[in-house]
Order: sequence, then C-alpha cells, then structure tokens
Amino acid sequence: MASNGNLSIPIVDLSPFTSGEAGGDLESRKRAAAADLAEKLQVNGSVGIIGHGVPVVLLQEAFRMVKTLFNLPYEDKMKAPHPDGTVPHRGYSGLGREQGAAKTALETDDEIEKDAYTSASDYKESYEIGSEENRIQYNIWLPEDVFPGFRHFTIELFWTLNKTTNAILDALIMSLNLSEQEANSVRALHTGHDNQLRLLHYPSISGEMLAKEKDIGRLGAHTDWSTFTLLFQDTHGGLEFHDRQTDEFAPATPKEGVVYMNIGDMFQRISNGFYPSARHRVVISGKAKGEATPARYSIPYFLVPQPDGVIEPQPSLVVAHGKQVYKPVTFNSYSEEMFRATQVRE
Ligand SMILES: O=C(O)CCC(=O)C(=O)O
Ligand SMILES: [Fe+2]
Repeated sequence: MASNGNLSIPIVDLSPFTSGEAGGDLESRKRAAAADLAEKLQVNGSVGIIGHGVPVVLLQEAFRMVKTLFNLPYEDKMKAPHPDGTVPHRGYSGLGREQGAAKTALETDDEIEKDAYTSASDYKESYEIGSEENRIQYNIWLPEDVFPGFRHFTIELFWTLNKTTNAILDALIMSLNLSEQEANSVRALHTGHDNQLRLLHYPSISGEMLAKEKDIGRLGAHTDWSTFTLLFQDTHGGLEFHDRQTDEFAPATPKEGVVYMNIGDMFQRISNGFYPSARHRVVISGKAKGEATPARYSIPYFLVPQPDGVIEPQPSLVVAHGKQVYKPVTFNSYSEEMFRATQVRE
C-alpha cells in the first residue's frame, strides 16, 4: 500500500485535560476538546496531540538516554536480555527479534499477503520497561554500572507518561459520553502497572544494504494490542498511519510539540468499534531514492489494561449502536496469542 504525502494526521488540543487547572469555563473547554477528539479520532483511530503536557526537556533527556543506551556495546545490552516465552516482555531485544507485521498476517486468509507480512523481520532493536510492581511482567535491568541512572530515569519517565495517558483516557471517556459507572470501570482497568514503555532504535540503512537486502524493513503495518499508544519520535520521520478511505498511508510528520496517538485493539473493543484500532508502520525513507536512511529513535508508550480485566463494549454504546460488535475478552488471552505471532524464535 502506497504512502501518500498529501494526506495528513489531524491535530487535537487536549490542554483542558492536562493543564491541571480548575474552575472557570474548564468544563466547557473539556467538552469542546472531547468533541473535537471524537470527530477526528473516529476517522482512522489516529491523531496528533498538542497540549499533551509532557515537558519538552523531559523528552529531550529521554531521547539522549535512548541514544546512549543503544550506543552501548552489544555485549553490554545483552546483560538485560529479553527472555523467550510470553512473559516478560521486558529488557533488550536485538535486531531482527520481532515481526510487528506478523500480527497483521493473522487477519488475512490470502496466502500471498500472509507471506508478505511474515517474510521480513524488523530491522530495529528495543528495550522494554514496565512498573517495578508488576510481578508477572517484571523488569529486566542492566547492571547499574553499565548505564548509571538509566533505571531511575526511565521509571520516572514511565510514571510521568502514565499521568498523560490517564488524562487522555479521561478525554476519551468524555468523548463517548460514558455513564459514571462505565467511566469508573474503564478507569479501573488501567492502574498504570500494566503499561509499557518501549525504547526503539532503527539503525541507519546504507544504500548498498538496501540494494542487497530487498526484504529489509523497519516496522511492518500492524495495530497495537494496547488500549491506546503515545508515539514520541525524533525528527527523522517514517511513521505512517493507515487512511481507511483511500487505503493509503499518511505520514505522521514529526512536529515540535506534537505527539501522535493511536487507538489500540483494546479501546476499539471498549468503544464497540466507534474508535478503530489504527494500522500503522515505520517505513524506510530513502528507499525510493536509493539513498541511505538515517537512524531513527522513537519512544512508544502503551496504555495497557490489567491482564485479567474483562475488555468489552460499554453497554451504553451497545444500546446507541444497536448491536454489540465484540465479545468480551480478557487482555491476557488476547495478548498471549498476539505475542506468540510476533516473536522470532531462535
Ligand atoms: O517507532 C515508531 O514510531 C512506532 C512503533 C510502534 O508502532 C510500536 O512499537 O508498536
Ligand atoms: Fe505500533
């Protein structure tokens, strides 16, 4: 499917939900922002957010940290290896350990399409972090002397981003006009302890390498199995979201102050399909021109429900839509299947 540079991702200002102010006309500004969010996000499940409240300096520091991490010698990074098995999804995964698009292959019966989604593994390396209190998905850390301060900083970043995702969840809840009881149950599914912070490095790819390895790719088209995802990125671009109307991909162009957000499979279900889980990918920028593609760093943050929490369409939406589009599932059963599909076994 083609990239179309003329398509763009809509932008929403969520500052009424993140500013921490109270009183005045805040309630009506929240309602206006939530309505704007509903209008734009329901189209493709992706938006750019301004007024997200994450301090610029924190993000700058985060990207410095990520670069330092991936610049470490491979032997050092492998002191925190991501183990095989379905848990924990933590620690370091080297180049070619994942196939993000293999999940998409599950969604088609077309063998040729299936093959295309499973033939290439992603040319990226990653490091995943969760809550220190999560006993099932426990953190795997580098020894402190290998990267002093890394653990402390990333845990702070994790909880700062959780505040942002909670504010956005409030906006989503308001945008759907959920009842108080529904709102409380959706909030209760998300304690923060199941969220995931992902540090990603897509190494540079030379023109020569591109010519030699036809199948090389960054991250194939997929949806996330989160509730929703925040995508922080550097200035190099390459992230694209699927546009359902044209069946093309729109670039999520890096812009100062904008964080892109996509709906994941869980909120698609919770919203009874009102918000679609957004298909997205990361493409190689130089391919068409035969030029080298520079390295790219990104920091996705996934809002994730409790593993045994029941994910189901909210009753008021089922009534409003006249049908229940999804059966209830637990996040656990859903994610295990997805995890198995996307890991490359050695
Ligand atoms: O690197 C990016 O910007 C996107 C990452 C992504 O989609 C993912 O990790 O699920
Ligand atoms: Fe993703």
